[in-house]
Order: sequence, then structure tokens, then C-alpha cells
Amino acid sequence: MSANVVPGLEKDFHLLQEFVSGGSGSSWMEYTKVKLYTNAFVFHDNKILLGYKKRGIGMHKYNGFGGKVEAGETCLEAAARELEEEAGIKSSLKHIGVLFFFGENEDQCAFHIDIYRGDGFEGTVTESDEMSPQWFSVSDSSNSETASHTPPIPYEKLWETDPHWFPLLLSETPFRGRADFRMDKEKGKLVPFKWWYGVCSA
Ligand SMILES: CNc1ncnc2c1ncn2[C@@H]1O[C@H](COP(=O)(O)OP(=O)(O)OP(=O)(O)O)[C@@H](O)[C@H]1O
Repeated sequence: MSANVVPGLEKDFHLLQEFVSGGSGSSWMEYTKVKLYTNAFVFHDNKILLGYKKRGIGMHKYNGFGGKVEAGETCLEAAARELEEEAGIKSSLKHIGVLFFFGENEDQCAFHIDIYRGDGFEGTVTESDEMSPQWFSVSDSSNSETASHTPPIPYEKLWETDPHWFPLLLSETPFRGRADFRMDKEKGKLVPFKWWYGVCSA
């Protein structure tokens, strides 16, 4: 267990065992409010469904399907709704992790993202205004028949810190983590500054 509680992950922090941490930042950035979001990853036949984000936050990156939790719904209900709105499918979703994300912004708003995993699905995978869905192989590409027809996970096109926790999502290991991003004025985009991920030991 890490001695320093990561702000945003106070709940059950004592049950977390550090998995990976890094970045150049010496302290976590300050936030004044937290918005609830969801992110759902569906698996089928040794493949994971990701969506190419066509607009809004994370545009031009691949991600799971999700969005804001609306008033009156639970996080699980929001995750199921967003999956159906953005990919046209239903899946039995299981909570697998929490990602606390802060990207430098004027109103100092942080995101608490509940991450879900669904194994199998119902319906027909359908492109939406927001997301273009695509299957990627989760098998070792050298020894799988499926992999030869399905591209590998495009790690270079995810949020830069997602590759840290993807192994936990793939191995069904419950986790919680935080990633802070800072605006790099020269690059004109948010870049990772400090991150910490832990696995749930109980
Ligand atoms: C390191 N940082 C991050 N890593 C991985 N995923 C991240 C993320 N930061 C945000 N996300 C996800 O990006 C989606 C944005 O959702 P977003 O399109 O803004 O929401 P919503 O569909 O409600 O918006 P509309 O108002 O309908 O456009 C949502 O799944 C959210 O969980």
C-alpha cells in the first residue's frame, strides 16, 4: 500500500496496492468540482470493441463508450444508456475500475469515470454521430487465427495514460487510478503530468 492517499481516490484507498505510477509532476493538481462519467468496454470472441471519437472530449482518439451521468440515473444505468446510444448494443456490464482524471481547465473540474466491462453483447454494432465502433484483437497476434484478421489494440491512439491500466481491464483485475494532464502550450494539447494506478487487494 502507498502511504500517500491520492486525492480523488480516498474511498477504499487503504485497499489499493500500487500497480504503476509516474510522470514529472511532484504534486497533484487542485480541483474544485467533480463530474461523473462512465466508460464501457465490450469483449467478444477474443476481441474488444473500441470507438473512434468523432467529436467532443477525446476527439480522434479510440476509447470505450460512455459519457456524463445524468440526474436521476445510476452510473450503471448511464453506462448502459451511453453504450446503446453510441454503439447500438446492450451488454451485461460489470464495474471493473475507477479513473479519476484531471485535465487542466479554467473551472478546475475533475472527472470521476466509472469503468465497466461487458462480456458478450446483444444487438447490432452501429456507428453513431459520436463514435465509429471497431473490433480489435486482445490475443497475442503471433498465435491467433482471429488476430490475423483483426487489428491489435491501437495503444498509440488511446488517451496517453490508458495503456497503464488496459492490462488490468484485459485481465479483469479491479483497479482505481488517477491521471493529471497539463496544457502544453507549444504542443497545443493536454499532456500527461502525473499518474498513479492501484489494484484492489480485497
Ligand atoms: C485520461 N483521460 C481519459 N481517459 C479515458 N477516457 C476518458 C478520459 N477522459 C474522458 N474520458 C471518456 O471520454 C468520454 C467523454 O464523453 P463525452 O462525449 O464528453 O460525454 P457525453 O457523451 O455525455 O457528451 P455529449 O454532451 O453527449 O457530447 C467519456 O466516455 C469519458 O469517460
